[in-house]
Amino acid sequence: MTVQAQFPDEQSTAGEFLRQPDAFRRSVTADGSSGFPAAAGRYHLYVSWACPWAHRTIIVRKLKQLEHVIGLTAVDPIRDERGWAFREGPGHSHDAVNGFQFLREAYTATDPNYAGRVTVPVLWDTVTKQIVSNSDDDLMRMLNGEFNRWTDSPLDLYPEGLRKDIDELNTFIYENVNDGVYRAGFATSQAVYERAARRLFQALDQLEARLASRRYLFGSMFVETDWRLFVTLVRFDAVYHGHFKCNVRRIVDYPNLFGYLRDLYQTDGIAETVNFDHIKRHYYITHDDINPTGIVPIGPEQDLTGPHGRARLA
Ligand SMILES: N[C@@H](CCC(=O)N[C@@H](CS)C(=O)NCC(=O)O)C(=O)O
Repeated sequence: MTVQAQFPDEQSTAGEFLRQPDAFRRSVTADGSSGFPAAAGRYHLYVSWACPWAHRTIIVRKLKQLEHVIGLTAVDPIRDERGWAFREGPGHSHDAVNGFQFLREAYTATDPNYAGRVTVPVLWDTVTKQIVSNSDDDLMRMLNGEFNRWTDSPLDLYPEGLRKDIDELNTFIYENVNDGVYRAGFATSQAVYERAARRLFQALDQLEARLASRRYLFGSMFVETDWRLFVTLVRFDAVYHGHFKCNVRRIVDYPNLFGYLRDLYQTDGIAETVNFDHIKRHYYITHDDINPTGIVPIGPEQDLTGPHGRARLA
């Protein structure tokens, strides 16, 4: 029996999901040496509130107080075979910058031969009229470090002394958790699914232990790694547990991870970046190979605003 994969071009013969590399990886720099100088009002983010990778860039833009410097437009969470689309609706809108109907138009404007999957997030340059980058990893760093002239925020999510350790933990979390839920959810064989799901929960168990004695992953202050983990944790019980069959445990069953999730969620400005309506409708309706009926579950009941008890950890 052949099982149809959600993204057939990114499926190994063994049934593993192998994510495509990012297509555009140019950089905005404070000194302009890259050809894309940092500036206020020049760059625009195209995002989906549903997407964890896009969510990371939304969070850095928020934490670094760059909302007046870098514009943002969100796509419709429901994606059909034409890809991400700009339409009016709750939490999403038409594209006031370029008048694109589909995000694909930004990709073909940048590379007329673009043949890969069209993904969010995208940073668009309104001067040269092309995509600078669609790599959320790179975009997090750019927003953190290159626009400091336009913000009063002293926050540094990638501090010099921790970079090596941050890179290392980012890789562990990406492979086992961020992409781990997708590897479980998009697997098309029992063995591949089981391997991915087991790895995921082993990693969550390790992170649970790490967070027993530290408020954040690296101690008393959060860094980019915390927000990279957050975007998966906040979606976990609502979509990955059911839709992606990551159901050994829920995040609410982990005392430290759940307190940590609440703590991050209650950080100034963050709750308004979490849109459960978009998150749930996107996954359950768009991945029609996994959920052919498109029915969106009504649960879970989840209170992220309750006490987190984490301030006692230095
Ligand atoms: N660029 C991201 C991946 C971004 C990504 O895969 N976004 C998804 C949404 S969560 C997407 O846009 N998918 C479009 C599609 O599958 O057609 C990375 O660094 O891994």
